[in-house]
Amino acid sequence: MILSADRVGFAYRTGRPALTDVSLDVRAGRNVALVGESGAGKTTLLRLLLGLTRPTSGTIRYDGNPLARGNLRDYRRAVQAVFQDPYSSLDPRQRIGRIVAEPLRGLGLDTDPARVADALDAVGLPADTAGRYPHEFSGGQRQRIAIARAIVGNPRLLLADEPVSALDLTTRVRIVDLLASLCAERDLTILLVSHDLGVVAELCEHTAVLEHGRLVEQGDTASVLGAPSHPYTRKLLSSVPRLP
Ligand SMILES: Nc1ncnc2c1ncn2[C@@H]1O[C@H](COP(=O)(O)OP(=O)(O)OP(=O)(O)O)[C@@H](O)[C@H]1O
Repeated sequence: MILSADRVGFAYRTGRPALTDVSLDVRAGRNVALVGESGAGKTTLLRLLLGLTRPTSGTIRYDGNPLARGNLRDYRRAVQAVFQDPYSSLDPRQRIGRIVAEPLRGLGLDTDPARVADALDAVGLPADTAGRYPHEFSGGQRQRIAIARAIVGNPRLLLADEPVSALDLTTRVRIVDLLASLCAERDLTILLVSHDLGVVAELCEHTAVLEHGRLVEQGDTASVLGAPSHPYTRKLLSSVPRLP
């Protein structure tokens, strides 16, 4: 088990609780999808799993141990994130080489340019990318840069919040293929938040369904999407636009 949420609850200062009694395990080699309507609490759960926010109740565990000052360093190295918008997630004033090396600097690791070059190569970008600036790249290329930054320290787990939803269809397919090959080649596991059930089916073995901050269903993706047992999951599936 890499990361787990055990009966986690979270409430913002106002409104009803954003998460109630959420238990979810992420095991090595078994990608997990988190699906649910807008406002269901997906981003909130991701922020808790990233350690950006602390749960109001329950426990987040890394390698079986509750997150605590003593083990945060291993955890920070092992768990990286990619977000939806590749335009706002890269600092426009910094060269790509510096952007990609950022997690290494943050962790006090060696920022050897060879490691940056290796990460850029792994996401299919040429080595000269390092000397250029974000505005010189398309949305899909920027998302590759964001992924290079996430994998440069060889993490075990990638938390990806709608990583392809800002991209056009062809680019989307390419980035999904890239994520799938990184999982296969680098012992990487993904926890994916996505509205796109096609992407979920492509990348994730396990699917968890959130409704109003509660997990209403989880299990093998094929079972959850193929024969959903909860009415909310059926509703989610029926709202997917079908191709003619
Ligand atoms: N900073 C905040 N302060 C107060 N309430 C918040 C805050 N952020 C989110 N919420 C509320 O918490 C609930 C869960 O929001 P969250 O963003 O986690 O949902 P989501 O499933 O990620 O939605 P989306 O798919 O639209 O991103 C919503 O009711 C939202 O209004």
